[in-house]
Amino acid sequence: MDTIYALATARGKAGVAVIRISGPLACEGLLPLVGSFAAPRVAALRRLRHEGEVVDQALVLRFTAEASFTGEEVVELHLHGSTAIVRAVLDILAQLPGLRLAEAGEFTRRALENGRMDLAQVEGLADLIEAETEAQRRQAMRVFSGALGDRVETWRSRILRAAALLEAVIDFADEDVPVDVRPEVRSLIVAVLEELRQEAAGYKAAERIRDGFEVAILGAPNAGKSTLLNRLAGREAALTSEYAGTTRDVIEVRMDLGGLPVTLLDTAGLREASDPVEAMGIARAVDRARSADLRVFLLGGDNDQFDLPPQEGDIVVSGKSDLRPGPGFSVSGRTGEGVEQLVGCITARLSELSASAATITRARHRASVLRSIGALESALKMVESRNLSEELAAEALRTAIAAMDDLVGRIGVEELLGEIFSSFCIGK
Ligand SMILES: Nc1nc2c(ncn2[C@@H]2O[C@H](COP(=O)(O)OP(=O)(O)OP(=O)(O)O)[C@@H](O)[C@H]2O)c(=O)[nH]1
Ligand SMILES: [K+]
Ligand SMILES: [Mg+2]
Repeated sequence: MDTIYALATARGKAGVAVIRISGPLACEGLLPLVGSFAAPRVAALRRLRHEGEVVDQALVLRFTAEASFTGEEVVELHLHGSTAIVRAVLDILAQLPGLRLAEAGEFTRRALENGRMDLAQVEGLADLIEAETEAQRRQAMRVFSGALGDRVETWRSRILRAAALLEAVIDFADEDVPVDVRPEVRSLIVAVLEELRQEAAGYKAAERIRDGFEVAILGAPNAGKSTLLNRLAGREAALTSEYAGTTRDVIEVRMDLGGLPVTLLDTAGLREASDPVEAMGIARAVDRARSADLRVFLLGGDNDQFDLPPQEGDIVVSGKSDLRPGPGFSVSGRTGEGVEQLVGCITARLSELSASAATITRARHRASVLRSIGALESALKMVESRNLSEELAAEALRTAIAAMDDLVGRIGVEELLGEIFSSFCIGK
């Protein structure tokens, strides 16, 4: 096993830069540079020397294989964060025998291979590094902490118990089995099925927290949609003018609304357009509005009659409140009046949608859950049928267990690893 090293912190000038070294030669290989190590997990100030010269004065930490991120011997060099020092130390490490630069995600890969975390946790860690908003951080932290692995473990053990009950019947086929196992097998399957169905149902919300919610601003031409978008975004993202039909393409602005990741969509004003290009823009607006998670209808444009009715949960608000107080809730993109309230409405609505979020966060997780549900449903049918074949029912349960195992990467994960780790940066 190679000993690998990489810069763990971001590139560029910083107060401190951390280089991490992991593998069998992490300590021994670094002795010429470091001089000596303190006890494990005790930070020690050391002059890093190379060819008689002091390269930097660094804080040096070592971890034993039993208590490190990778499950291997690990050394961390906390350097002064200058580009020149980092480059010099990386160059020296490259010359040390048995050391090489890590590939993207290689530290985490070793952590996985050494059983320091399961596959779902690795995915949680990837999301944690990518997290931009509070909701994303919380969700990723939950998966990274092993919440999904824990749930899988309880589902797995209940299915396993059901399978074991059926197998006991098979093993004692010639004898009189004193109790009917069906009621217990049935209730175990039903309970797991219910939780898995909840997970499948909450996947969409969890996915939205990961990738962002789409909120479309809609209304007649000149309602002030683009002006409102610019106000929400805090910059001139869209062109505005007094000419009806200014916006044509859908304009997307990604932002953090109350901790939730949101992509705001500004759209073409809805009307019967004679201009073919404007009509194309309107068709796009309608398409995107339909698939958005939430629609904000801005009233008070040239003609508020358009055939895209608000759905339940959508927000309807009057615009240009500085000119005329609208009926009910109103905002002004120009002065900012009511905008804070509108943001409050949007985040309240999205929070409602987020509340049902599942523990699973990826299409891969969902596929495993659906496979497991399918297998459990057929097992349940067999258990409820008059002439139960214990063998076939137990077989279906084993399929359900295999799907659970896939979820946390117990088996058959090789092909997945490349894909997941490629999203990591070098040094993770
Ligand atoms: N007084 C006032 N004028 C506004 C407000 N919002 C927009 N306007 C003006 O109304 C006109 C249309 O604004 P836009 O933001 O371009 O409206 P839009 O709904 O995006 O229009 P289209 O893209 O053509 O559908 C511009 O002249 C804006 O300056 C507002 O809150 N108050
Ligand atoms: K306009
Ligand atoms: Mg516009």
